[in-house]
Parts: sequence; structure tokens; C-alpha cells
Amino acid sequence: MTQSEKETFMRVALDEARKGWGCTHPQAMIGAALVEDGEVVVTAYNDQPSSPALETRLFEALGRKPKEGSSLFLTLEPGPSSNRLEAGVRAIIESGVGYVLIGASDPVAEHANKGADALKEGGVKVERRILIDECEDLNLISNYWVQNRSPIFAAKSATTLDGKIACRSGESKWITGAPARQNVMKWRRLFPSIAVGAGTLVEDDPRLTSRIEGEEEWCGMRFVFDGLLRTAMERYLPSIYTDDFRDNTIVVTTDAAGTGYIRRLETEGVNVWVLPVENMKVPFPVFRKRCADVGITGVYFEGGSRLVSELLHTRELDYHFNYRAPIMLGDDKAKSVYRGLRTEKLSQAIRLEKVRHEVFGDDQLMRGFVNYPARLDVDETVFSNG
Ligand SMILES: NC(=O)C1=CN([C@@H]2O[C@H](COP(=O)(O)OP(=O)(O)OC[C@H]3O[C@@H](n4cnc5c(N)ncnc54)[C@H](OP(=O)(O)O)[C@@H]3O)[C@@H](O)[C@H]2O)C=CC1
Ligand SMILES: Nc1c(N[C@@H]2O[C@H](COP(=O)(O)O)[C@@H](O)[C@H]2O)[nH]c(=O)[nH]c1=O
Repeated sequence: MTQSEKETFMRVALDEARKGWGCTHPQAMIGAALVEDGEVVVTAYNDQPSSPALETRLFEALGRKPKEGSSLFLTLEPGPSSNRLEAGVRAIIESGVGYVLIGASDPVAEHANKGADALKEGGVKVERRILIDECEDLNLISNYWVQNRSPIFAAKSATTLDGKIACRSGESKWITGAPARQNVMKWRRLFPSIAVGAGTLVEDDPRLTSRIEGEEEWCGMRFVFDGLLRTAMERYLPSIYTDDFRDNTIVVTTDAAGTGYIRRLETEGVNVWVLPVENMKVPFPVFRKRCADVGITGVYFEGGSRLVSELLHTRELDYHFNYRAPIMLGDDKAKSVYRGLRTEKLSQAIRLEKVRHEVFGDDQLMRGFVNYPARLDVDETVFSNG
């Protein structure tokens, strides 16, 4: 089989894996494709967290022994992190498949290659790292979860060429075009939760649901960061406190918030997390721990500027999605997405790693893991007057 054929079949397995988009947390999305005589004869994917081993289901679906010379493509090694080390490996060896091609290894360093080694011991030929980057990228949420036992904190921003997210007047709809905004809907469907700051809620009154053509509107958990519950002081409450998904809304506040406002929200059916105060700001590490405790494996922060800047200042942002539209405001008073650092030297710049680029209409998406420099200096004056 040529390298290009191997990649073609691994793409089939990847497409299969993506059918489980957003449905497998905290487990990984996994896809498999069995190839006989140059043709894919059966595929399988994980559609829920507690599915039996994918390999077992694939051979059951085939309903017979694979032909001699067949090859099995797996986007993820059958390892302990996906609970397939025993059942998955056994199913493959018992099936008699002689050749297994793997995309990503088990994401936990001490488990990597355990499945591949067990297959080799069982007499199966194994080849690894086929489309490894795509296969690892597919599971950026579950990989982070099993590696760190923590949710991944990702921020999304939609900026102009000069890094602005709103005009000086506050107008921000829309900077990016419809195709880029549709792609945001896809990520909203993947992440188990979305978060915004009180400023964004008041300015935009967003819905924060995933709306994909041909699919039912979907709503993950929706967090609002609001230290003093100013969003509950309005005469008319924001939509996400009153809509049909309001029991998925959680307002994250501090113990400085008025209990009357907490009661008002709870009466509406909205949940409130009161976290201990630290400089009147919601402490991200405490929020992270609380998310981990309730099994939330990822948070997609959709701004605004102040909330995501604070995440960056405190080194709590793990991943960044930046959609960039081909427009310029050229106005110093327009709102920049990230503010508040004193970056005197380029060596103090924050870099993205494992960067991926995609194009949506006229807009570009650049995304990657956030890598912090040894030293970050915060300009304390930036947010002191709002
Ligand atoms: N183009 C884009 O991608 C996007 C653009 N926007 C635009 O951004 C603007 C809103 O941004 P901005 O005004 O900066 O407001 P934010 O949405 O960032 O909200 C900031 C507020 O969140 C509250 N908060 C609670 N906990 C924290 C914490 N730990 N750290 C920081 N803030 C916390 C604070 O309220 P308090 O001080 O009361 O506690 C703070 O004032 C709007 O114009 C919106 O349209 C927004 C999202 C995306
Ligand atoms: N302005 C802007 C974005 N803004 C974000 O989208 C939110 C609106 O969500 P919803 O009400 O669910 O459609 C808004 O509050 C803000 O967080 N997003 C983008 O992809 N591109 C854009 O140009």
C-alpha cells in the first residue's frame, strides 16, 4: 500500500470519527475503517462516552472473519486512556487481521505504544503515525483532559486585520463573515461549555447556542462571569437567563454579589456558582477545579476583551482560536482583543504552538496551544478604570 493510499484510508477513519463530534466527552472521538482488496468494507466510530470497544463493534458489524491480507485503520491506538487496551487489542487479535495502521498514540505519555506493543506481541504488524497531526488535533479536548485532569480553556476571537473586536462605539456585528461564523457553530457544538464576560452579555445579549443548518439548535453549558451580578440588576434579564435553555446557564460570581440577585436568577431557573473572592475577580483556578469536579472537559471563552485578557494575564488560557477578517479599523480607540500586558521585548511575546490554519470565505482561522514566555508583565493601569 502506498503512503497516499494509507492517508486516504485514514481520512475515511477520521471522517468516521467526526460523526461523534461533541457526543463522546470525556472520551475521545475514534474512527476505524477495515480495508480488504483496496476497498473499505466496514467502518465504526464512537458515538457516546461509554461505547463498547470500537474494534469489537467493527468486527460484529462485519459479521464474518476479515479476509486474509486485510488492513485495519484506527485514528487512535487502543490504549488505557480510551479503555480499549484489553478489549480492543483482544478483538483485533481474535479477528485475525494481520495489519493495523494507527494515527495517534495513547495521549498519556506512560501509556503510549502499549496497545501497539500488545498487538505486535499477538503477531499483528503495526504501523503508527499515519496522519498523526490530524488524528491528535481531532481530540484536543479529551487529550488535554487525560493529560492534565483539567478542562482545556480555549478563547475564540473574531478580529479585524488590526486585532480589533469592536468599533469605539461598541459595534461588533459582524466582523467575520457567515462561513467563519458557521465554523464557530461547529466548535460550539464540540465544546461542552461556552463562557462570556458580563460586558459581552450586556452589550450583545447573545444566544450562545450552536445553530447548524439541518440540525436542531444545541446548547451546551453557558457560563457568565459576573463578579457582582450586574447582569441580574437589569429590568429585563438577558436572553440566556430566560430562554428555553436557561437551566444550562451558570452565572459565575463572587461572594461579594448580593444574595437578592442570586435569588432572582435561581427563581428564573438559572444556576449560580459563588466562588471565593480574590481581588473582586472570579479566580480562574477555582473555576477550573469546579469544572473538573463536575466533569466539564472544556470551556470555549467567547470574550469579551476583558475576560480573555485576564485569562491570558493569569496564564490560564490554554488554546486560542483567532478568526481574522480582511477589514481594518485603524482606530486606537477601537477595542483590541487582548490588552493589559507590558511586552517590552519580543522574547516576552506569547506564541501559539501546533498551529493550524483554515480559510472560511474571505476570513482566516489561526488556532493553536498557548505557550507563555518565562516573564509576563501586567500593566495594572489598563483595567483599573474599566
Ligand atoms: N469580535 C469578537 O470576537 C467578540 C467581541 N466582543 C465584544 O467585546 C465587548 C465586551 O468586552 P468587555 O467590555 O471587555 O467585557 P467582557 O465580556 O470581557 O466582560 C468583562 C466583565 O466580566 C466580569 N468578570 C467576572 N469575572 C471576571 C474575571 N475573572 N476576569 C475578568 N472579568 C471578569 C467583570 O465584570 P465585573 O467587573 O462587574 O465583575 C468584567 O467587567 C463587546 O463590545 C462585544 O461586542 C465580545 C466577544 C467576542
Ligand atoms: N462579533 C463577532 C462575534 N461575536 C461573538 O458572537 C456572540 C453572538 O453569539 P450568538 O448570539 O449566539 O450568535 C457575541 O456575543 C460574541 O461573543 N463572533 C464572530 O464569530 N464574529 C464576529 O464578528
